[in-house]
Amino acid sequence: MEKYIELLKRYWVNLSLPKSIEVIDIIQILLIAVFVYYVMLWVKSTRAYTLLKGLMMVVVFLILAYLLHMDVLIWIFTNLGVVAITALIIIFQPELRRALEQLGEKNMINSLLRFDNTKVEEWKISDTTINELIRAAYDMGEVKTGALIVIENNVILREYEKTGIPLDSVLTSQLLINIFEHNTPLHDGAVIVRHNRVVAATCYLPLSDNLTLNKNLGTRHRAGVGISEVSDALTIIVSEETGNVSYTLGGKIYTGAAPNELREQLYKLQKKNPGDETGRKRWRGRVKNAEKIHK
Ligand SMILES: Nc1ncnc2c1ncn2[C@@H]1O[C@H](COP(=O)(O)OP(=O)(O)OP(=O)(O)O)[C@@H](O)[C@H]1O
Repeated sequence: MEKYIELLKRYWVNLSLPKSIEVIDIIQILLIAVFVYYVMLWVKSTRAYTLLKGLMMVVVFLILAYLLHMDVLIWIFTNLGVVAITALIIIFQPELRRALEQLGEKNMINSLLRFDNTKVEEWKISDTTINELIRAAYDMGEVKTGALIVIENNVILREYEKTGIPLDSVLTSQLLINIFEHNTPLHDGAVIVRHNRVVAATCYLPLSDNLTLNKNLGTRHRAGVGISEVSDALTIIVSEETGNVSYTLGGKIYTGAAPNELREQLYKLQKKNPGDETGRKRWRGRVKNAEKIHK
């Protein structure tokens, strides 16, 4: 133990402020801070977030291995480093390309100087959108119209959106019902919802290869599970065969969901806290209100 304390002390002594700080140093610090901020935003809005949590575990394990002098393990990890970095670049190639494209598109000054929280509010889906989604899903269920509706959360689904036809329309139940109407040009595939808008229809989603899924579930349900395995989106599925409404989240499928159960999940997407007293009262009020609308 004393050895580690001695090591820390030596490290601490070596840490000292530079004798003089030039303007260029401050500029460099600011640039690094902006860079780290954007990398963190990127990580949060892509699949990299889940991977980062796994990487943290590996780093903790490596520190332990270093402290306990597990030399063979350290040697293996050091030699695998270059391969691992190459693998990461290949896995995240679409996200990295998109990040660089965004860098070119972005008005950096505007986004840096945005001090109000309007963006955060815009980001959430509204109560009206939730009511419209519930109404559309259960109305389509009644007449057995198949539907697949992906509601984006933190992970941006741009690469899946690109596989479909762009719409960018305000979400209403009538629009969704119209999109999924049989034998219409937009009815095939999935709809992607961002904020309160339907951004694209006929999108192609990755199919899940989870072998434990019920064999009676076809590709619509598998696509719903698939997108929930690679993102934090909530996906509503209406079965054309049974009229049942299901949803997928975090790689799991919840079949035959009741309207209130689905509504509860959608409220969670809004990131409002229903745990506190006022929140709970408001939530109950909203459920009653929504039940009236659905009737
Ligand atoms: N990868 C995919 N991405 C998006 N939509 C898909 C995908 N695969 C299938 N679909 C949609 O699912 C429809 C086929 O559904 P299928 O009958 O195979 O599934 P299911 O899970 O049995 O659903 P249902 O109970 O509605 O019949 C396709 O017409 C298409 O609209």
